[in-house]
Amino acid sequence: MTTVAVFGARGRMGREVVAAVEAAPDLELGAAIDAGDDRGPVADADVVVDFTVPDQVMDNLRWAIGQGVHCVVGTTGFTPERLDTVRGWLAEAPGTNAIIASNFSVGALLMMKFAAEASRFYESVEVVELHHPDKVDAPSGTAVTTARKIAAARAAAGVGPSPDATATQLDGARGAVVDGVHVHSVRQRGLFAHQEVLLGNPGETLTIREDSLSRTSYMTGVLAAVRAVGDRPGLTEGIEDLLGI
Ligand SMILES: NC(=O)C1=CN([C@@H]2O[C@H](COP(=O)(O)OP(=O)(O)OC[C@H]3O[C@@H](n4cnc5c(N)ncnc54)[C@H](OP(=O)(O)O)[C@@H]3O)[C@@H](O)[C@H]2O)C=CC1
Ligand SMILES: O=C(O)C1=N[C@H](C(=O)O)C[C@H](O)C1
Repeated sequence: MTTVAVFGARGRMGREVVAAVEAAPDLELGAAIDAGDDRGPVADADVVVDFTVPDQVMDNLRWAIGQGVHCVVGTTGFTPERLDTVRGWLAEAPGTNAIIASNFSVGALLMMKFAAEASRFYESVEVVELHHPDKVDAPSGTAVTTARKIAAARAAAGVGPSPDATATQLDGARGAVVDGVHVHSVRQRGLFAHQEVLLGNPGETLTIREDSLSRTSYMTGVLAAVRAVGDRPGLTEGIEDLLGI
């Protein structure tokens, strides 16, 4: 039996994770911690899952790794610098591991893979992410990861930047730019989590779209990471390998 703790347990994702852990026959819930709670009980868990906020997750991770608790992290905001910091903490705690993924849904992982692959064949590519208006970060972690994967695929294939003659603009009109890829964020009541990757060549376009319709879409991936994290030394970025994607 693996004992699992949850940081962010009263949040939208945390509640879903608590329910998924309680329903899994091989997992038991050790602690359900939210803002302001004593995180001490987490030290007795085998794995802690963090779905909190970008400005709190690093402190939770530093503490949990120091306690020798494996970490599965879905919270967004991980820059390359933050990932390096986590690698450093893990190096000082041999035998303690972490998996960090900006998205745990099968559809989103496939969308990112297909988008990166397709982007080698198109002059133009831009990312549009659409989320519920209660989301505190923009662009989404998934959109940032997608843009980075697209940029890496295009660089490896020798594809140049997307053409863009914009000479004057209102601030923000062309979105954020992540590794040279434009990323646009929509926040709208009624939506949950959606993303389109728009690709274009002379005379043709391709749109790759993924829709997460409920937070249950992430639970297969989260539980797979919980079960695997103890056997994956150091830091694992993304869960594609775990799901065979
Ligand atoms: N990787 C993935 O597949 C997915 C990632 N996410 C990401 O997960 C994160 C959480 O999203 P969501 O659940 O919607 O957000 P919520 O705001 O609903 O939940 C976050 C929870 O964390 C609590 N919290 C804040 N600080 C701490 C702390 N130091 N320790 C413990 N708990 C804390 C908050 O409490 P309070 O409100 O009182 O501050 C809140 O209850 C976001 O970064 C989101 O982008 C979301 C979906 C899927
Ligand atoms: O905040 C959310 O809801 C989501 N956050 C993640 C992100 O920023 O990519 C994953 C998904 O898009 C839902």
